[in-house]
Amino acid sequence: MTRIYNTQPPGNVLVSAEDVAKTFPSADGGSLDVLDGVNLSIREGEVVALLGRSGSGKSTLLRILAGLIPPSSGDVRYGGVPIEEAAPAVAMVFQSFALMPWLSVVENVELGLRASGVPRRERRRRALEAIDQIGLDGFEAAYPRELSGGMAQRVGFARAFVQRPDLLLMDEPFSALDALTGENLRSELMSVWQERELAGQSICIVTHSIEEAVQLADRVLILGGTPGAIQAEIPIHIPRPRDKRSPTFEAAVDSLYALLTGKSATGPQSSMPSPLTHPLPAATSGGLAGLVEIVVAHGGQTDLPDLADELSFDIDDLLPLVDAGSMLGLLTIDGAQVFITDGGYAWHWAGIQESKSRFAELAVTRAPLVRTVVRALENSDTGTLRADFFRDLLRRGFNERDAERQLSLAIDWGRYGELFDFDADTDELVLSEVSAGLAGLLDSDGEGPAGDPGAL
Ligand SMILES: Nc1ncnc2c1ncn2[C@@H]1O[C@H](COP(=O)(O)OP(=O)(O)OP(=O)(O)O)[C@@H](O)[C@H]1O
Repeated sequence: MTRIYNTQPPGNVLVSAEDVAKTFPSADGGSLDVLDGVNLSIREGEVVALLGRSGSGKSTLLRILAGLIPPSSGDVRYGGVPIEEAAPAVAMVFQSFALMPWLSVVENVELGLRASGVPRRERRRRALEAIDQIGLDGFEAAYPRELSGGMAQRVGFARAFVQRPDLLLMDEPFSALDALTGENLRSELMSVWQERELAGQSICIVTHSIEEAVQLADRVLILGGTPGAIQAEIPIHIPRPRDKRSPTFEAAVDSLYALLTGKSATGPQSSMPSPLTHPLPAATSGGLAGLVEIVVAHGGQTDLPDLADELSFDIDDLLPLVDAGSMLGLLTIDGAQVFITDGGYAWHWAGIQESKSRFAELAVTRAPLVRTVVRALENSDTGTLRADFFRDLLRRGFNERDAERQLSLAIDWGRYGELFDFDADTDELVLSEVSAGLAGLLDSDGEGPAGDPGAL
């Protein structure tokens, strides 16, 4: 694990995870290792952000910390007591609000208290207090369908606050809201939390937004790798309220960007890359062309956080595009800076047909799944194969949804490079004429991460 600064926050350890692993059954009947070797602790009164890319296991880890699901192995303790023996005082806030549609606002807020046997009058008093605290007064009798997303999430917060938890666990609570509403609610949450800080309450928030992590957290833990583990721990020593335009805020954002891009799952690295170890980043050929265009327009070099800001993207939008560019050798990354390579310029300036054939060549040599598909089609008598053939292979390393996503990305890349097509009527992948001309590349070792075609 990378520890950028080594400062232990004050306060007693409230919850700790030691060597935690989690494995789920995978779609093909095998197993999917989602977390392995996770070690962390959350202290009284601190705000910890769990930052990572989509699928890195953030929500799974949060659910383990909440005691909602058990780890496959490892030890989770709450106040030093194993979680299965402890009664953790935790409350959760979900991205989807998770309100009961048939209950009014106040009834939704009271729900958790009812389950823990708090008497009726006390329940109502505490619920009204929490509703007031989060700016919902006047809406006590409203039903969820009458509320905007921002108001619905306020109910989510009130329902959590009312339980007076020691630990508030939040799973991307702002990501279903529009940017302005999210921003507003985020700062209100922090002012409410600061008022309650003396009570020693802790927050653990899952996010894929770097800015959100820097805005909220005392410590940011980066979850990454396959299976996921904590790869870095970065304390954020910026006084609150935090100003996004301050140099210290920007420096923290920059260093997190550098860490996340530096830990890209793609790019020229380990030996024996295969479609399972080097998945296609979630970027379409069109999106990638757009990114290259923008970086060229910035003089061939740009700062990723600035670019994300400029485009109103967050990390989940931007990084897969950067990863795809880096996998294909069109871009390189140094810290938080992204640069166009010579190959990137050549692709950008080429005419349509030439840019397609350059893309085809790069995809076959550097993108393991594209290479595997072309190679398999080349080896089929008819140049066609059922898509299920690839789905079955992909399910060995991905769950159902991610396997399908990988296949559609490969189809998008293959179609753009005119390597192969997909016939939805027959559910078959069909080799194009062009890829026959790339047969030589398949026989060589290639230059990029797809050096070894590595069957799935
Ligand atoms: N109950 C489950 N059964 C099988 N697989 C699961 C289960 N829960 C999660 N997974 C898989 O575990 C992996 C990690 O999922 P998780 O939701 O924890 O990631 P995440 O980092 O929170 O992603 P996102 O940001 O997209 O929500 C994914 O591949 C997911 O499909």
